Amino acid sequence: MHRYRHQRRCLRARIGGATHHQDLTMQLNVETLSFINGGQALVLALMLWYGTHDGSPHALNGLRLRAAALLLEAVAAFLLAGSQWVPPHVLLLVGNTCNLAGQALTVVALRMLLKRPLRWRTALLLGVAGWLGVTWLSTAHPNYLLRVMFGSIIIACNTGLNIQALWGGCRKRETRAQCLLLWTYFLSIALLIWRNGSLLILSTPPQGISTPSPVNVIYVLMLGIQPLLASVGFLLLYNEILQRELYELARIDPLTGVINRLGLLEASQVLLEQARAKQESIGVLLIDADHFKSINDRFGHDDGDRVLLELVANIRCMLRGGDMVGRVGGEEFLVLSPSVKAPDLLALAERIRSAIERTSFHIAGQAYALTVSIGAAIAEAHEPDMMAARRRADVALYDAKRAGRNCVMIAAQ
Ligand SMILES: Nc1nc2c(ncn2[C@@H]2O[C@H](COP(=O)(O)OP(=O)(O)OP(=O)(O)O)[C@@H](O)[C@H]2O)c(=O)[nH]1
Repeated sequence: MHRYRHQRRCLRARIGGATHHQDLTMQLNVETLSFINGGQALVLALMLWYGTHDGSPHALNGLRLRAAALLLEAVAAFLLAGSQWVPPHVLLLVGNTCNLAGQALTVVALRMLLKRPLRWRTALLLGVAGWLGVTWLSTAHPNYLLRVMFGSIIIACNTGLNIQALWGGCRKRETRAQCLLLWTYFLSIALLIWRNGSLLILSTPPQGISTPSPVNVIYVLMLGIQPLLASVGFLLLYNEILQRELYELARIDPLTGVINRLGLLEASQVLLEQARAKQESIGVLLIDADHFKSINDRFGHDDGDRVLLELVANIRCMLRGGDMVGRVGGEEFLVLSPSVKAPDLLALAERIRSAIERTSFHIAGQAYALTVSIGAAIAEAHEPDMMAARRRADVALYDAKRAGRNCVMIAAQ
């Protein structure tokens, strides 16, 4: 019992002591940690490459580039792990080439995912400058401390490029993934400052990354955590991009690029809430192309599609800033115009009708005149939704068609 208490006292003393901290880090060696880091980077690269196959090209290519960067980082880490067997100049030159190329690829990959300017020339320039500087400081003018400082400046510049790309999105609180990545890169900068500061302060700093020293061990340990965090950030970002694309796909009409029924339904709810707050009404226009079937029959469906595109462009030109247009059917479009009363709505409808009447639609090299019929209605702020106003506009449109087409009819309230 007495021996047991004595052992516990000794253990507590060792844990509390500064020497224990050193012992612990010395037990972990740089080679073993690098081997683990290399394996982890390899697994992450395979996961990013094979685990993702949907989405737009910019999202997929961005992830593939990041996977390639991880592969390069894995090569560098495995070289360091085998430093006993690898000649020092191979370790330095090949290892640094892989690390610098990996960083440059990551800069481009992140910007590709975020749809920001790629800055690939800057990344390439930093990579070349970094490689030349590190090579010079290890062969012509060997100086480990200067080499670490120079390498850190290059890493900080690449990290700065990543932070700059992420900053806007994170400030607007657009995405959690961007915030996670931003914090990962801040951590990376903090690690660089700590490493350089420690090397400057130490009376006998290590003379190489493989030298057994607590600074090296902690640095390599933290170096392994960063790709993990960054890869989780990249995957979350990819997921957010996919979700956004699916959201838009469900609400945007693929032919004309305007919102579809679902988009209109959601937009109309928002507009109605705003209208209630201001006690204003919303104008509803139902626009239908006249005799559109004859265009398809004469020129074919593809030319008919082109006419629909031109028709939408013409309607859009006539709208004010807050107005919205969506496609509700084949050649039928709905315009929502907030804060208008019946006379203004009629004037808007008439402007759209006459603009389309005056437009020459170009089909198969020929100019073709197209007209539209428009049904107008006013949705009052007290109405529970836009459905009743939409029905009134539908009846008015039917009246316009019956009145001979190419005219505007407004529904009675
Ligand atoms: N090219 C093309 N045509 C479409 C599309 N959607 C619907 N249409 C066509 O639009 C035409 C609508 O025909 P109808 O409903 O008879 O209407 P209309 O010929 O315009 O006659 P009125 O509305 O009575 O003036 C049909 O020929 C549909 O095939 C589309 O996305 N592209």
